[in-house]
Amino acid sequence: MAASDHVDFATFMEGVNRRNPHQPEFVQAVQEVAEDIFDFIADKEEYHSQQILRRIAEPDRVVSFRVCWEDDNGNIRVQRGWRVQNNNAIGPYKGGIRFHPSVNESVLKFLAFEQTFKNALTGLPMGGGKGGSNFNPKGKSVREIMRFCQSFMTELFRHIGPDVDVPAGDIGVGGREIGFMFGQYKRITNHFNGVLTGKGLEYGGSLIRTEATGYGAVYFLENMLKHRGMDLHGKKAVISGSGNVATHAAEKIVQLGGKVLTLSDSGGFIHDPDGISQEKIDWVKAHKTHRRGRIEEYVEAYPAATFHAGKTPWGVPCDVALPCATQNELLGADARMLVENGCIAVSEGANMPSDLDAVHHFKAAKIMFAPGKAANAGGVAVSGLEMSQNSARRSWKEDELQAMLKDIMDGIHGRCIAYGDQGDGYVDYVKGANIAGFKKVADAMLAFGVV
Ligand SMILES: NC(=O)C1=CN([C@@H]2O[C@H](COP(=O)(O)OP(=O)(O)OC[C@H]3O[C@@H](n4cnc5c(N)ncnc54)[C@H](OP(=O)(O)O)[C@@H]3O)[C@@H](O)[C@H]2O)C=CC1
Ligand SMILES: O=C(O)CCC(=O)C(=O)O
Repeated sequence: MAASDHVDFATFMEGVNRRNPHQPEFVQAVQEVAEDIFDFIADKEEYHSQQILRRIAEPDRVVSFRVCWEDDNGNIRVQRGWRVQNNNAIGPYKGGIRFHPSVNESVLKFLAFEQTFKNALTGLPMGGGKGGSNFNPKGKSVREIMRFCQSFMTELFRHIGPDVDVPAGDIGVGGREIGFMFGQYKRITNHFNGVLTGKGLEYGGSLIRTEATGYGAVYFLENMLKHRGMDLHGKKAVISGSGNVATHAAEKIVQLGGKVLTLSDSGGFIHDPDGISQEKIDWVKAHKTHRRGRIEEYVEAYPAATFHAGKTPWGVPCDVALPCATQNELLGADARMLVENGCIAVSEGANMPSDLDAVHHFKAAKIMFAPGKAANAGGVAVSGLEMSQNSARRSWKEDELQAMLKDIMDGIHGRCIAYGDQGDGYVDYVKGANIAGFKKVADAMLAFGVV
């Protein structure tokens, strides 16, 4: 193909928009990657002629299915389930399952697309996928959750397998739900294998999988600071969310000498000027996981804190920020406020929590900004290690896994520097992550020819 036949960025995005109507999250995720990839491939003819980016931005398949279940009052309820298998060029599809009323095809396509680059960045052989349902687990009894998970797996089982597609948890799906789904998979197929990760330790789970995403996001933050000759000691951190990722990120910040000021949920955020200590984090974990409570109840347990209904925590002055709740929870105006208040680094524990305006602002301000596909890859990395342990029918020790997680996060940081170092002391981690992730997947696709 002659250089003049290259599709430019605007035409490419026009096509993405046209082919994916009413899918704003997916278009946003593709744009964020394409902004960097177009420069990188400008002089690389093969990537153009083989339409590599266009192919990565078109999922291998999207499976959509009906999920029927019976509530405790005998009513028949109908939900929609999906599995998006985005790309398996470097390994079996891999990515979590989300249960939340906001789930739709756009959200799952963006997550599966992001996962493709993230998994490549880990250095482990995993492709990208994501799944879920618009089922709302809030307020449901344990029996209702169990029946829903069983019904969901009754369809999903035919699309997954330890060498095909290996789902895990995400928002609304933790150890309990993975247990229900694994039990149903085993019952239907009669196979005991590593088809899901995030399993309980008694039946093939890996140590530190629960902690890995939050810990990994803080290791990445620590690496960025270290690269500039700093550390976390005494740094004030603002964190959103109060689920798996947020509480473990908070725990690691505290372990490394930082002070956590906020946590949140969809009802608002709490600000504790005394700092959220390990004891308080343990209270939050028990409150959210076992008591299924709301974050606003924190102020009853710890009265020095304040609750801010319906608000996000980005206006609280801090040194570092970790958005760990959900997509597009940090907008352009929030980014401006963070930078004006002296925030020097942002590490995304959630997937695409910053909107495009916020990302552009962080880049323009040249603060240290780690996109989710790099910063929160620790979770899927330990999932990859869980797959290895399952295949080898053995379990590694905690200190071995901790060392491997740290090593993988160091490796991702190094790959971001390799492609994101701007030569003037500024590292564009978004660019670094996008190019490093893209290159690995793209080169594998080139090897396969047109498939
Ligand atoms: N679990 C993992 O290993 C990984 C997770 N991630 C990402 O991290 C993020 C958090 O996941 P995780 O901690 O596992 O999920 P959890 O279900 O454990 O917690 C989610 C948290 O985010 C809050 N939240 C969810 N939706 C919204 C919303 N629309 N507005 C405001 N707050 C919201 C929840 O509040 P509420 O209780 O009110 O719903 C809760 O505090 C997601 O983006 C996920 O994709 C990324 C990599 C791996
Ligand atoms: O552990 C996994 O496979 C899934 C993790 C995940 O969904 C994510 O990284 O967003």
